Amino acid sequence: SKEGGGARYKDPTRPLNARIDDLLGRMTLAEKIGQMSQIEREKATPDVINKYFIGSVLSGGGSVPAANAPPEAWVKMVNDMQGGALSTRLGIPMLYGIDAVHGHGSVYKATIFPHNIGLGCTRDPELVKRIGAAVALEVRATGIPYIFAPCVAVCRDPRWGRCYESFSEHPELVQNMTSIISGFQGEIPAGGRKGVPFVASGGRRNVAACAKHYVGDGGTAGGINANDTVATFHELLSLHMPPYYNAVIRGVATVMVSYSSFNGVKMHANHFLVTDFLKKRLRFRGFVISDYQGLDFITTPEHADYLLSIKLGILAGIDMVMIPFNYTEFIDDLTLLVQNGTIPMSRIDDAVRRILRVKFTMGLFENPYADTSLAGELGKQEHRDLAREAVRKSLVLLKNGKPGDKPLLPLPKKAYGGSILVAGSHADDLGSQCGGWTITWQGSTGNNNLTAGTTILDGIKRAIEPAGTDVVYAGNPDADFVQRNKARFYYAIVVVGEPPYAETFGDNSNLTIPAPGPDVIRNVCGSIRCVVVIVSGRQLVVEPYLDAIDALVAAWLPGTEGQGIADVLFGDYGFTGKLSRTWFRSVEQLPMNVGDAHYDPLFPFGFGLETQPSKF
Ligand SMILES: O=[N+]([O-])c1ccc(O[C@@H]2O[C@@H](CO)[C@H](O)[C@H](S[C@@H]3O[C@H](CO)[C@@H](O)[C@H](O)[C@H]3O)[C@@H]2O)cc1
Repeated sequence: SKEGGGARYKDPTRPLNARIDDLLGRMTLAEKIGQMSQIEREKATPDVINKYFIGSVLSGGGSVPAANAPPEAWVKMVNDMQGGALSTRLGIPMLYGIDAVHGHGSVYKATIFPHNIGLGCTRDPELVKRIGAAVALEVRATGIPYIFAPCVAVCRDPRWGRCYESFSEHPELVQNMTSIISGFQGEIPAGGRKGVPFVASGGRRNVAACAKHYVGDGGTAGGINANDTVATFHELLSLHMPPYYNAVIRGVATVMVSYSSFNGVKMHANHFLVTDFLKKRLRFRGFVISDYQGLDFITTPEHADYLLSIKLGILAGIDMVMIPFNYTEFIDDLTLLVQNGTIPMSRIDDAVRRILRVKFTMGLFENPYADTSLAGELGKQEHRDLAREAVRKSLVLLKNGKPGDKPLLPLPKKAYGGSILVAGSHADDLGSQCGGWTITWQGSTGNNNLTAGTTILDGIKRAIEPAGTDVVYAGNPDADFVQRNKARFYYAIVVVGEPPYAETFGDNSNLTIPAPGPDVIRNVCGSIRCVVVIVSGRQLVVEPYLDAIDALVAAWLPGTEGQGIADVLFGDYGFTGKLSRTWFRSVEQLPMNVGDAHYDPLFPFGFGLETQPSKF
C-alpha cells in the first residue's frame, strides 16, 4: 500500500531534517539498500527500479537511449524510469546521473566546451562558472538532474590518460576553477549556509554536481591511471585536497571516490580519508558515491571477493554504489552483511540520510519528472558562443616569430594574390578536437555525423575566404607537394596532435606528437612560414621542431566551436591564455611541476605570449 500519502516527508514546508527523519523512520532495510544502489541505464527498466527500490541510475560513457537521440527521447526515458520509482510504497524519486565533463558530451548536438586543461589556461573563474550554468541547462534539456562533474584532479604527470580532465597541476588554480560547481548547482544565496549540499531547485535549471575523484587521482606513480599515489599526508593535503575544501564550501552535492590508492590503501576502502577526513573534518554533508565498479576493484583480481569489497567500501563511508550491473548480487550481499552485524544499521542510515538530503534539497520530491520545456537549450547558439569565447581564452601562444623575425601572429586575412596552406590531420577533424567523453566514452576521430560543430579548418575558411583569400587544405602533404607549391603559399597553418582517448587508454610514457604530425611539421615548416597548432589533451614533445616553427599555439581539446581558433589566429581577438601546466623539455624530466626544487621547463607554468586584436 502507498503509505506515502499525507506523510510529513512529502510536505515541502517542513524542515529538511524533519522530512529526512520521517522518511528514514518508515523505510525497510530493502528500501534503504535500494537507495544506495545506482544501476546502469541498460538495466534500469521501470519494473527493476520498482522491484528493488533503486535510488539512482546512470549513463556510463556512451550509454544512450538511441544513436543521435534527441532531448525528447532522453526525457521520455528518464520519466519512464521515474514512474517505476514513484510507484513504490514510499514513492522516493530516483536520481539519474551522467558524465557531463566538457558539456553534455554523450548527447548528439550538445555544445562541447574545451576540456578542463584548456579552461585552466583561461584563468577565468567567472567564465567557467557561466559554462557550468550553460551545461546545467543542456543537461536539464534531456531531463537529467545530476552530473559526475567537475573532475578536480590536480594532475601532476601528463603521462596520465586523464590529465586533460584536470584544470591544472597547481592546486590553487584548480581551487579557483571550482567556480564551475556554482554554475552547475547555482550560487548559495547570500547568508545561505556554506558547506551543506545546495542545488537551486526553484527553476529546475541547475543540476547536482560531483567533485571527483577523491582523492589524489592526479598524483599516481608515473601517471598510471588508477594506480598508487605515494605521498606524505602533508603532500596529499597541500597538493590534492585543496579543491575539496572549495567544493564543500560551494555546497557540492556529491563526491566520487577515486580508483587510485593512497600509499597502498585503496581509496574505495579508505575509512580515514572518506569518513574521518571528508565527512568529519571537512563536515561534508552530501553523499559519497563510488566510481564505476569501484568496489569490485578493491580486490585484485577485481570482484575476487565481493562480500569483502562491499564490507570495506561501505564501512569506509561510501553511501551510494555505482554498481552498475550486478545489482541483485550487490543488494543480496549488503543485506547479508547488515543482517549478520558486519555492517551496523547506523552506517546504512548515515548513507541513506545523506542521499535523501541531496534529493530533498534539490527539489526532486517536488519535481521528480522532467519536461521538454528546456529542449531548446541543447546546443543553443548562445552556449556555442560561450564555448567559442572559452576556446579563444584557452589558447596559449608559445612562440611568435623566429629570433630576429617580426611576429607572425596575428596572421593577415589577405594573402595578396597568394593562397594559404592549411595542413595536418587535426585541422579538419571534429572528433579529435573534442577528445574523449564525446558521444562515446573514448571519443572518435572524423566528422561524419559525430555531432554538430565547426572544425578548425571551417573556422579558418569563414575568417578569410570573404577577404578573397584562397585556402588550400592538405591533411598530410609530402615534401614533393610542398616543394612544387611553396611559392604560392603566403603562409601555412599546421594543425596536428593526439587522437581522442579516455582513462587508461590515454596513459602514455613517450608523449610524442603522433605520426604523421612531425613529418607534416618538417615538410611544411621547412619551406613555408608556419604556425603550428597542437590539438592535444596535454603537453607533448615539441623541442625538436621548435627552431623550424615560426609560431606555436597550444589549443588543447577545444570542443565543437573550432572557429574560436581562427578568431585569435587572425586577430579578431588577442592571445591571453597562460599555461595551466608546465611544458617539459623531455619526458625524462617527469614528473616536473611548478614549485619543484629542480625546474627546467621548455615553457614554465603561467607562460603565454600575448597579442593585441588587429583592426584589419
Ligand atoms: O580500478 N581500475 O583499474 C579500473 C580500470 C578500468 C575500469 O573500467 C571502467 O570501465 C568503464 C566502462 O565504461 C567505465 O567508464 C569506468 S570510467 C568511470 O566511469 C564513471 C561513470 O561513467 C565516471 O564518472 C568516472 O569518472 C570514470 O572513472 C572505468 O574505466 C574500472 C576500474
